Amino acid sequence: MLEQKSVATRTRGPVRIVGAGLLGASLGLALREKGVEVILDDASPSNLRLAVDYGAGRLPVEGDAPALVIVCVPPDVVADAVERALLDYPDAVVTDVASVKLAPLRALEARGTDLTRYIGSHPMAGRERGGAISARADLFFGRPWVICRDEETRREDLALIEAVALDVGGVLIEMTPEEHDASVGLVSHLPQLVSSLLAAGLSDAPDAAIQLAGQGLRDTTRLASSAPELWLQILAANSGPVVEALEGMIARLSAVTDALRDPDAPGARRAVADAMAAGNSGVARIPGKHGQSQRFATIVVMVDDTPGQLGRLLTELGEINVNMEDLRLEHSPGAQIGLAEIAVLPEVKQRTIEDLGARGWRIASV
Ligand SMILES: NC(=O)c1ccc[n+]([C@@H]2O[C@H](COP(=O)([O-])OP(=O)(O)OC[C@H]3O[C@@H](n4cnc5c(N)ncnc54)[C@H](O)[C@@H]3O)[C@@H](O)[C@H]2O)c1
Ligand SMILES: O=C(O)C(=O)C[C@]1(C(=O)O)C=C[C@@H](O)C=C1
Repeated sequence: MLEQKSVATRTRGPVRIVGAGLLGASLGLALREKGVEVILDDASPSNLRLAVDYGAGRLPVEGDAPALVIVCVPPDVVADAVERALLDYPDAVVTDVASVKLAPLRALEARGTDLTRYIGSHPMAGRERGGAISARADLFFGRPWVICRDEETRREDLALIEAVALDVGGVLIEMTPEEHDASVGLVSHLPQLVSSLLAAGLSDAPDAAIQLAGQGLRDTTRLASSAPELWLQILAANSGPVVEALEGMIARLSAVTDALRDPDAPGARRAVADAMAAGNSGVARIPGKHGQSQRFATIVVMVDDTPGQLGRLLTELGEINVNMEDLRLEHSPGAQIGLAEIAVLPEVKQRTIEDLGARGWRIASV
């Protein structure tokens, strides 16, 4: 296992998590690892039992007195769950992790709820699959965690939420709900839509085209597997910023489409090159290595498509005393070679490449 520097747990429990799906169960797992007492709740008894079975926390009991309630339910029902938690636990601080921040806040304000103990937040960490079955304790590691405090927020209440975010490996960022929603419209909600719409064009594409799919298509369509039900709620609750982001996208698409209608027209090639170059500058601004975990280094090893080769690679990693943190396999139908993308701690990367090379393994890329 990865050796972790022992940092004292900051979170003061018990922590009650409402909504034991992907986010709730991931938080539960991460906090349990830190020794925090976690109480889970969910509208679905079956989802709740599943998250308990995975070790994300325990069932609620009469007399529970959480210090913090974290609401991890779909956006449409966030205001209800926050209001319930504020009423049920008058001594607890309440936060939520919804992907939109202004709509739940406005809904709560419209009800006249006293929001002194409520502080909205949003970890920028997730997956395209929901439910406790997809939960991961390391989901939040190295990811931004936005906190929307206001002038009424008490320092000690804020500290409770910051402690959780830091204990699970998050990076704290303060924003107003408006700044948050405008930002995620551009960096999260637009990418989701673009990925979905790109993949939608594959539904009735010829099989001959689909079987040629390479890594480029896989990289750009991962998000297209996301749950429509959840995203419908997110997009509708942030429609203003999303429409603005879509309009920018439509303008860029139109400029390239027009240029490619007649690529030899004066200025046409330049229009396409400018659009691609703008993409280069945009992607260079994304913090961390694009699409990769900031925690691990990756090495891509070529594996012959014969029985036992992958097993041999894993055994030999053990023999050279390298702990593999993650593994992704890529295999094209008909090809004689598979690619094993292994994640290792950055400090052992160079030694791993050298030792594997000495044992005859071919490294495809690093
Ligand atoms: N999926 C992501 O990548 C991601 C990332 C960051 C934040 N979020 C936000 O986290 C929240 C949860 O998303 P998720 O991906 O974990 O969804 P999920 O579908 O995996 O889990 C949601 C859980 O909430 C439960 N639930 C629904 N209504 C409830 C209610 N009224 N009371 C109690 N439980 C209820 C469901 O039974 C389910 O178990 C959403 O607000 C979402 O915007 C999601
Ligand atoms: O990586 C993914 O699969 C996500 O969906 C994560 C992602 C994102 O856009 O980064 C999606 C929505 C959440 O509100 C936060 C995080």
